[in-house]
Amino acid sequence: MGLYFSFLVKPPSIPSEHVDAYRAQQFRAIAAQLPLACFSTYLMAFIGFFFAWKGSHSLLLISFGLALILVATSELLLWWQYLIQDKTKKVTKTVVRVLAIELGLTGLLYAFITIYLFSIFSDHERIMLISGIAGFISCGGWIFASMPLVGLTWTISLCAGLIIGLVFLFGDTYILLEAMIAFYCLLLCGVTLVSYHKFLDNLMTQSEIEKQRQLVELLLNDFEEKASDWLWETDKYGCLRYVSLRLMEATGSDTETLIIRSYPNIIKGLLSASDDKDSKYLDTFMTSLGSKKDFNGIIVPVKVDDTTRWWSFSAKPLFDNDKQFNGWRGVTSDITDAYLHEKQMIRQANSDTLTGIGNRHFFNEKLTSFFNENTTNQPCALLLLDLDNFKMVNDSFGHATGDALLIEVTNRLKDTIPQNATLARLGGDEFAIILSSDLEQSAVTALCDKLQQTLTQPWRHGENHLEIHASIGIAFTQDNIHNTEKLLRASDLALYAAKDSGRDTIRFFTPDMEILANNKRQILNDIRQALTNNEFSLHYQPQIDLATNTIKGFEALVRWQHPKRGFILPSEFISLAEESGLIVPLGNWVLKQACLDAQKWPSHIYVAVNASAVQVERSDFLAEVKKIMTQTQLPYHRLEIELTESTLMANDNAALSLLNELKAIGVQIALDDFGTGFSSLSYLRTFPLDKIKIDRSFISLLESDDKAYAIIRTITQLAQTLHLSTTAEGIESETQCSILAGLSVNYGQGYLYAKPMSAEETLIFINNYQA
Ligand SMILES: Nc1nc2c(ncn2[C@@H]2O[C@H](COP(=O)(O)O[C@H]3[C@@H](O)[C@H](n4cnc5c(=O)[nH]c(N)nc54)O[C@@H]3COP(=O)(O)O)[C@@H](O)[C@H]2O)c(=O)[nH]1
Repeated sequence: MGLYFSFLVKPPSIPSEHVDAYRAQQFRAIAAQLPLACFSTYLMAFIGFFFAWKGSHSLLLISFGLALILVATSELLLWWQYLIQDKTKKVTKTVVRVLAIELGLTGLLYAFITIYLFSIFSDHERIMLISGIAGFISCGGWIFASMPLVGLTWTISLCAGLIIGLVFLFGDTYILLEAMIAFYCLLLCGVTLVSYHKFLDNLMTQSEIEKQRQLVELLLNDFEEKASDWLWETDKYGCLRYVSLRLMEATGSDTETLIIRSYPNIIKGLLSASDDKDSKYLDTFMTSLGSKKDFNGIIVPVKVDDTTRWWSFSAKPLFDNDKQFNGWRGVTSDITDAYLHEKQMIRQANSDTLTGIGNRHFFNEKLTSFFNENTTNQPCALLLLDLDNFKMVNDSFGHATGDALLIEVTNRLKDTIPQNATLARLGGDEFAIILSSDLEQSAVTALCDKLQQTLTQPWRHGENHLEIHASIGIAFTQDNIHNTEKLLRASDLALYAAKDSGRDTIRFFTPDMEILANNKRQILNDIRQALTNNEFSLHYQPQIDLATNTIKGFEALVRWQHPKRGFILPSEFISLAEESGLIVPLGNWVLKQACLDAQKWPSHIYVAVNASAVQVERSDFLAEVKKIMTQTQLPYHRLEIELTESTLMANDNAALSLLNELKAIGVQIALDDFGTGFSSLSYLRTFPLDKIKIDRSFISLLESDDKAYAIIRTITQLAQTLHLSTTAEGIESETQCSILAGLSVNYGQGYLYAKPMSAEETLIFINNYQA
């Protein structure tokens, strides 16, 4: 009760900066209702005039009537001044007091007239009068509640006037009525105060809302000024509810132009009319608007001042109290810079910097999306194209020429492939072409032939004239291939087969390639096992001095006793070991074992060991040789290293310094298979060789082919001029032996003397041969 009382008496404290504003609002809340109150006051005055006209107390009633008209008119004047003439006119405390006095006077005059009428009315009329005046009091208390001074003055003056008048005229006759009026007065005063507090609360809430609104507006203005974004709100028809400054700037239009059109139509008008792709973006935007659901980051390209800008739209639908769709509120951002930057990044991530065509990432994405979107099982073919001897171009002519060659190849491929084909560079000298039309095997073969013909057209770069050759592997999705990895693997296998069968070749994928590849994988695993399980052994083939018919040395040839497959020749596994790098540990093992075995031979017999290009390239071959020679204690001059031209070609400078160092420590160097590769005479001049091994293919033709004879004679003469010795490989007959001896070939190797034999057999062979 105490609390309630203090609530009534103690109004909420008004912040000092709002006192004037609140007073003005309180005053205007009352002033707005003054015309109504004045109307009843005029009515009351005329009732007074009516009774004056009837006869009794005429002067008094006319005076009171005139007084009522006076105060009501002055109240109307206040209403006129503050609500009609100047709504912003300052409401001072004095004005409030004047209003309170006027209403207090009105209340007293009402009380007087009421008392007077009460005295002359019949009982029936008195009841009506009391009811009417009760209505007056409560209406006033309610109407004037926003200003307690005014409201309370009204209520108290009227009630007090009534009570005093009744007591004065009728003594204690109407004591109960007077008590009721007093009680009623207190009640109304309470109601007035509660209403006043509520009114104040409302004002404060409104002020707070206004403050928040201004703050939000300030922030939004700041946001729009600084950012490239703008807020928008439409009605349910899409028409903008307001036009922001940023929107005007962004569209280059004024408010009048923008406000009459719907927002989607404004955007539509900014699309470049001819561009179908652009309208797809708009369709997505329109569909999102149609869905009446939140959407986020829908991008639409627009044209402003002849430049394309990229706008991103995010919005939420608005619903009224009846949950009916009422429009959209959203934000549009000009994301052009970020969008173009992202596009550029994507382009960079997808394109090959050297040639400008798609890279491996682009190719993978393209193929993956083909399979993901290929619901109709549309076929496609994948062509993998690899340049033959590209490494040689790089090594011999330098990387700049290699790069220029790749650009030339790209241009030639672009000019040859069908328009709807996709070209990508997968890395190095490997290109991929995805075909989605003309997928008959004959048509694809024709295209591959055309590609090879185009590439083989002579190409001149600076001083150099080069011919480009390529191997192509092809796989079709029709080969029961339904994903990127499988298609790529199939074409890779076909490419491998093409390379394997002599280069400049085309191969279509066949399932047996997969079987071969699996075998290959199996062999590779087995080689690893074989190294740890000691399944390798060495066989030796003698090299005979043709002039003296004595053993000069033995070539070490590796053999593999496979636990399941039996005896395996090196031709079946050496290239695999090279491809996988396993040739390094295998070659080191061969070298060490050969030196250990050679230690058991007479000291004038050397051992020749084959070293593959990969072994030389991927290991510190010189260090390995030195280490093994130290471990086995075999003198350096009893070791001969056989290298092929491809080893020299692949390593060039590195090979030259290696050979110089081997030579420096006393190791002999032989060039193997001479005549089969490039047979570049410059190698004979550049590299510090000791021996040339004339390839078996020439020896086997020696008796039947004059050209083979001429070649051997030329090689021998050349070797003699360069102070190199010669070994003929693959001598199988006495005739070959005597012809070669006649041509002054120094040494001979072949089945005529012995097939490769085990280490034990070699010892017996040495003993028997000498014997
Ligand atoms: N990097 C290494 N390569 C090696 C090693 N061991 C062998 N090889 C190379 O493997 C290729 C095949 O060798 P292989 O099957 O041992 O054949 C050799 C001889 O058996 C064969 N030969 C010798 N004389 C005759 C003959 O009169 N007729 C005939 N049909 N074949 C004959 O020639 C091969 C030796 O050739 P080459 O090395 O060129 O002297 C072969 O290329 C080996 O080099 C190894 O440990 N590491």
